Amino acid sequence: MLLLYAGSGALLKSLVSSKVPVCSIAAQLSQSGFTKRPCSAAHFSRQAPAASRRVAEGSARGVQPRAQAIEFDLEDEADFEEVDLPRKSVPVEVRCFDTARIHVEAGNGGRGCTAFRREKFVPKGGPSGGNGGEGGSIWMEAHAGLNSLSSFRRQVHFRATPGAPGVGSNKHGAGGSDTVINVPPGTVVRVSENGDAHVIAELLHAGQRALLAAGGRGGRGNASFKTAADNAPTLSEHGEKGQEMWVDLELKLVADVGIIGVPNAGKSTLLSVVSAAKPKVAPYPFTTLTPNLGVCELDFLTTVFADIPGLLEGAHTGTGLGHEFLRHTQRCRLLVHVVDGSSPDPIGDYKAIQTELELFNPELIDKPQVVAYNKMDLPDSADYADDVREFLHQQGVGRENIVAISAATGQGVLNVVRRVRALLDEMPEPEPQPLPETPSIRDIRKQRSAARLDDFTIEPDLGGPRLWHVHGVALQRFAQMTNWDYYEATARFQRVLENSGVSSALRKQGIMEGDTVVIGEVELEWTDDQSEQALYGAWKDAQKAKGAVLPGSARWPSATAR
Ligand SMILES: Nc1nc2c(ncn2[C@@H]2O[C@H](COP(=O)(O)OP(=O)(O)OP(=O)(O)O)[C@@H](O)[C@H]2O)c(=O)[nH]1
Ligand SMILES: [Mg+2]
Repeated sequence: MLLLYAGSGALLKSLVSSKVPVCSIAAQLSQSGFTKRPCSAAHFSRQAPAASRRVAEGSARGVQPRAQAIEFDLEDEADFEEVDLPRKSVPVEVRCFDTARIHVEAGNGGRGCTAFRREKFVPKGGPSGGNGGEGGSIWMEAHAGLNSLSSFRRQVHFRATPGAPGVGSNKHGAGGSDTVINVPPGTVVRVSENGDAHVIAELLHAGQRALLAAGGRGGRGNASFKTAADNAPTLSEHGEKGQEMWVDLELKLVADVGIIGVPNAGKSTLLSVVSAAKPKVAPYPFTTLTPNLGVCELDFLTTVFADIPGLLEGAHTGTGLGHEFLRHTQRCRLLVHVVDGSSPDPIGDYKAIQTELELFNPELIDKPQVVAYNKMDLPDSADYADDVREFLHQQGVGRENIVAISAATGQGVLNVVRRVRALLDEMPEPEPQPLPETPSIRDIRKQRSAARLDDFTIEPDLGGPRLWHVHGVALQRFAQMTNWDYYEATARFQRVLENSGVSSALRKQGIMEGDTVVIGEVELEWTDDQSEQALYGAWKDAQKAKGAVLPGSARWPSATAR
C-alpha cells in the first residue's frame, strides 16, 4: 500500500480525483515537468508521516485538511490499469515570450536613372539621370510599456521600404522609410554566423535605439558617371540590396528585485501588495507565465520588483520552462524567495529552488536573498513558521532576512520591503555596464566600402555543368548593382574582372570556353575571345533573348550606334 499526498495544485487535484495508479501518476507528473514530490516511493515515505500528522492535527482543530490521502492497493491489478489522462503541458503562449527569432530586411536602394536633358535651344543637354533613394533601415527601440516578446509570435518578418528610383532632370529618388521594432528594455539581440552567435545590440533603457539592418545605397544615375572623357554616359546602377538577416532576441528583465519561488507560493500576490501592479492571482500553478513588473516606493526611493513565474525541480535543465524563467533572475540585484507555508514540505521547496538557482548559474546563489515565509494567516503555516525559520537559520540565512508574511492580508509585507531596501542600500551602486557599440549607418557603409574588389576566392564546381563560383563581398555587390541593360555597364564590369585579377585567376585555374562563372546572383558565360566586338555581340544576344528593346535612338548617344 502506498500513500500519495496531493497539494493544492490543479493537476494534482485532477489526478487525485481520477484515482490513477501511483506509477502512472508519477510518470504523468514527471512527463509534465512536475518532478516534485510524487516521484519516488522513497520520497513518499519521507513525507508521509509529517503530512499525515498535519492532516490529523488539522482535523482535530476542525481545519479542512489541504492534503488528501488516497490509498492504492499494490496487489489489486485493477488499480494499475492504464488510464488515458490528458497530458498537461505548459500553455502554448509561453513558448516564445522571452525569446524570439525574427527576420529583418532593410529596404533596397532605388535604381539610378539613365536620362539626357532634352530642351529646346539646349543641344546636347548632357546626362541628367538622378540617383536612387536610400533604402529604409530597421531599428530596434526599447519601449517602457512592454514586458515580453510575445508580440513576435504574431509578426516574424519586418521590412523597411525601398528607396524610390531616380528620374530624369537630375531628380533623386526619395529615401525609404525606416521601420522601428519596439522591444521591452532588457532585450539582447544576437546574430548567428557559422554557428557562432554574437551580440549585436543590448537595449537596457527605455528609449535606447540600435540599428539592426542598414538600408541599401541608392544606385547612381548616369549624371554621376559624367567625366571629361565620357560626357554622355548611358551607364546607371541598380540600388544596393538592403541588409537582411535572422536575429535572435532574448529578454532578461531589468529589475532590482526578483520574486522567486515554487508555483502557487504567492509571488504575484506579494507583487500586487507591494506595488500598483495587478498580476493575475489564482489558486493553481503557472498562473503567471510572463514576468510582471511593479514599482514600489518607500521613503521616496523606488524599487522595481519582478514577479518571476514559478520554478520547478529540474528548472535548470529546462523543466517547466525553467531556463526561460531563471534567465530573468540574472539581472536582478536581489532576490525575494517566497516560501509557501501551506505546502506539504516548505523546506523541501526552499531547498529545491536554491539547488536550481545554483545549478543554473552559481552566481545566482550569491545574490542577497530575503526569504518571505508566506500564508501566515493559515493555521498550518503559522504552526511551522518557527521550524522553518530555525532550519533556514541553520542553512546560513540571517535571521533578519527571514520574514514571515501573509501576502493576502498584507501582514509583514512592509518588513520585506524595508529589508529589501536596506540590503539594496548596503550594496554598491551597480556600475553602468558598457553597452555594446551599435554601428551607425555611416559605420556600416564605411565597412562595406572598405571591402576590396581584389579580395575574392574561387570555388570550382566541375562535377556536372562546369561552374566557377567567385566569392567576394565587394565583387558580389558590384555584380548586383550592375544594370546589365546597358552595354557600358557590361563593359565596365568586364574591366573590373580584368583589373581585380578574377579573369587571370580563372584562366590560371583552367577555365574553358562555355564554362559558367557565378558571382552572387549573376551567371556569366566564359569566352576566351576578350575583344570588344565579342563582348558587344554577347550582350546584344542576351538582350534579344530577354526580349528587351535596346535603349536609345538614332539621336541618343548610345551603344545602338555601334
Ligand atoms: N491564505 C493565503 N493565501 C494566499 C496568500 N498569498 C497567496 N495566496 C493564494 O495562493 C494562491 C496562489 O497565489 P499566486 O499569487 O497566484 O501565486 P504565484 O506564486 O504567483 O503562483 P504562480 O504564478 O502560479 O507561480 C492564490 O489563490 C492566492 O490567493 C496568503 O498569504 N494567504
Ligand atoms: Mg503568479
